[in-house]
Amino acid sequence: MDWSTMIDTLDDLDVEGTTVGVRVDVNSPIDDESLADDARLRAHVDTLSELLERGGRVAVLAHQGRPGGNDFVSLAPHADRLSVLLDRPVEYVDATFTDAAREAVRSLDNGECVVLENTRFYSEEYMEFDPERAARTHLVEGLAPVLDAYVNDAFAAAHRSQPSLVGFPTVLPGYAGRVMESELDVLGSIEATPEPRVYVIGGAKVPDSIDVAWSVLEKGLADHVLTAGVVGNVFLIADEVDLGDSSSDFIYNQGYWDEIDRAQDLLDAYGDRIALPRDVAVERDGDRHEIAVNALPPRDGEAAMDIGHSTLAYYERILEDAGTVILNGPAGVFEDETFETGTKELYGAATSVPMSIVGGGDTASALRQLGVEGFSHVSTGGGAALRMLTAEPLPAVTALENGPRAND
Ligand SMILES: Nc1ncnc2c1ncn2[C@@H]1O[C@H](COP(=O)(O)OP(=O)(O)OP(=O)(O)O)[C@@H](O)[C@H]1O
Ligand SMILES: O=C(O)[C@H](O)COP(=O)(O)O
Repeated sequence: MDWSTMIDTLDDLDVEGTTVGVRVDVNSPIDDESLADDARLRAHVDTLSELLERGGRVAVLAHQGRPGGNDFVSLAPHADRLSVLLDRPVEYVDATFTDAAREAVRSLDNGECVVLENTRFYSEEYMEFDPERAARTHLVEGLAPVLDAYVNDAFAAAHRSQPSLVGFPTVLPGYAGRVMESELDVLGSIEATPEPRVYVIGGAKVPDSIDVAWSVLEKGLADHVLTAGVVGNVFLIADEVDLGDSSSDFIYNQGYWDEIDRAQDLLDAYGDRIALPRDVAVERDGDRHEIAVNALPPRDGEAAMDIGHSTLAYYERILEDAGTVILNGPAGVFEDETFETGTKELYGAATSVPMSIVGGGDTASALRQLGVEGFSHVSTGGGAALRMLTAEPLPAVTALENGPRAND
């Protein structure tokens, strides 16, 4: 898809004196009501600084957490942090679409910024609507009248069809922010990336990973799918390898037992393009111990916590010939130094592929911790990136495409 002809960007926006609602994704880990990590805020600094330096009046819209969660908190700490990152005062207003919110937005001067309250404090924002209906929600009807334009920079939330993402661009001229633009540039043209194309699916979100594998194999996007992490363990069990009780119980307790059947179906349909671990690492006598798959099961109480070196050599050989590699989810329990090897080495090898794309915010922060750098693109999105990597449309992007444009 050449999205650039269908969506306007900040280059098309006459910013000076314009009041812009900017949807960002600053959904962050929270520790005792404070921000535990500001990576997602830093990602939006370019977009926000540009708008402010060009004389825009900026109202920031964002969600934080989900109702009921410990991270479902106000955006006050986000506003404080943005003020430091943008090096200018950023006012926080504890309202999103009431008179108080409208008044705060109306009184902005050129180059001034306000952060409105967590959009999900308002119940309709946690529902999925089609864009026309989303445009008739209280949030959009209440706030849109004081905005001249809408910028969506929240790529990481673009797979949600929620009012702040699809409602505003239905009634206001919509623009992609700089984060959205760079994500669409890379992930929106996945079909145009060099082949052979290798997908590495690791981590613990087994149903999502199997969905991705189905989709990319069915569409012919993937020449190889390399499995690792809990996903690799599920595929090994589907291939009738006895991983022992500890790993099986873990998969069962996560509610992923049915995924074994899906993995089996996938192996039946596309087995020639799916690579399975050849060895796994367990903890034995306090150390890392690697066991070849044909020597399994492990001893009682031992669980497969990482891929081993024989698997790494096998996967690295496939990566040597790859044109593009797309990775999501760690290869093992990287949080434990004993089991970080698989993730560190596999992701490290992937940086030598001409086009290397990492999907998933948590994976990205794990890699930063492990000191693995040098990818062509590290996406800010988890679920949104996965959806795009299967060449599926994102509702918030479609809403920008279909909504009014300033020159219509
Ligand atoms: N063999 C394994 N056994 C148990 N847990 C594992 C294993 N391999 C990986 N994990 C765990 O998987 C978790 C990460 O998986 P997940 O799918 O959530 O990846 P993620 O990087 O958070 O994805 P995203 O960035 O898309 O949110 C880590 O906490 C890691 O310890
Ligand atoms: O963290 C994310 O993936 C995005 O902010 C979307 O959050 P959600 O999964 O709660 O909609």
